[in-house]
Amino acid sequence: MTLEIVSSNKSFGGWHKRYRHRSSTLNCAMQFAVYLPPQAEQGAKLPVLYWLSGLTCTDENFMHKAGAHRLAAELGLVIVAPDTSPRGEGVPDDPDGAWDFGLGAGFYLNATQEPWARHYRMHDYVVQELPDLIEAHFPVSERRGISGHSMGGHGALVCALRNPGRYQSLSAFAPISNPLNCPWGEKAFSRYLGDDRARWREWDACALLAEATERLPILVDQGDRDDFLPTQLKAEALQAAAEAANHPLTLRLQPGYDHSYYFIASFIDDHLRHHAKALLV
Ligand SMILES: N[C@@H](CCC(=O)N[C@@H](CSC=O)C(=O)NCC(=O)O)C(=O)O
Repeated sequence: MTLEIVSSNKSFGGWHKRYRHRSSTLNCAMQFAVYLPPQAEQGAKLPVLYWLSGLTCTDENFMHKAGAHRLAAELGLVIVAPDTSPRGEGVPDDPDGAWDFGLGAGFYLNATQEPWARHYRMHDYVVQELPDLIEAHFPVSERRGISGHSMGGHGALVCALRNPGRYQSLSAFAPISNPLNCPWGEKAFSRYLGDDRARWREWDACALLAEATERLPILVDQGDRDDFLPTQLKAEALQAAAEAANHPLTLRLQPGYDHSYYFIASFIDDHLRHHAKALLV
């Protein structure tokens, strides 16, 4: 597993680096970003927070806009941000070029339908291949947290709920809470997974909560002026599913905030501290 460095910038005493590598899971070249806090140069094995971005994003959005480096440097947290889909020559895209499906919209699941199944396996990439790579090449421990925004917020919930024991902390910003029952989810799941809605439940956070065997506390922030809230995000479905399953969820409705990275930047410190509390023990 070789890594090719793409760029390197010093930030808050640590380093923001981007790498390219060949993914055997996704059958294409991928890029990811890593923030290495100053403690990474002092011989310590540090915990890792995996950040999953939303529709239309790459590895760059979070690193550029979330303002996470300052506190990650203070806490000694490594942050890894993968791309949001497979990319490159031969990777199929939405036939109409829509932004909510295909490139930039992998939904962090393993597609079963053609022509998507060969490349669109973002779940296995995020949960297994990428951590294997990170743990082989960087001074990190096996303590992992996961978070994300919108499509990526849902991705974080699903990765943790499907893989008990794999993560020690979990949070999300404005997740697409119940893709079984919203237009973005219905479009993506019908194409990636086929028409049998019973199979969709394996990739829906609300459905997975009902069967969860682990009680990892979840922190969720959601802006109440988020235009996507009533139709796509449906935070109330997540709240209801958590209550029904008696799962520990702190859902904070933040007055006046929208869906943008201004919202994420406003509350990222709370999320980093939530993860650090569980990871730095
Ligand atoms: N079509 C618009 C909107 C796309 C958008 O809002 N993307 C969000 C994630 S939405 C759910 O997954 C996002 O994070 N955008 C990137 C950013 O840096 O804000 C568009 O193309 O902009």
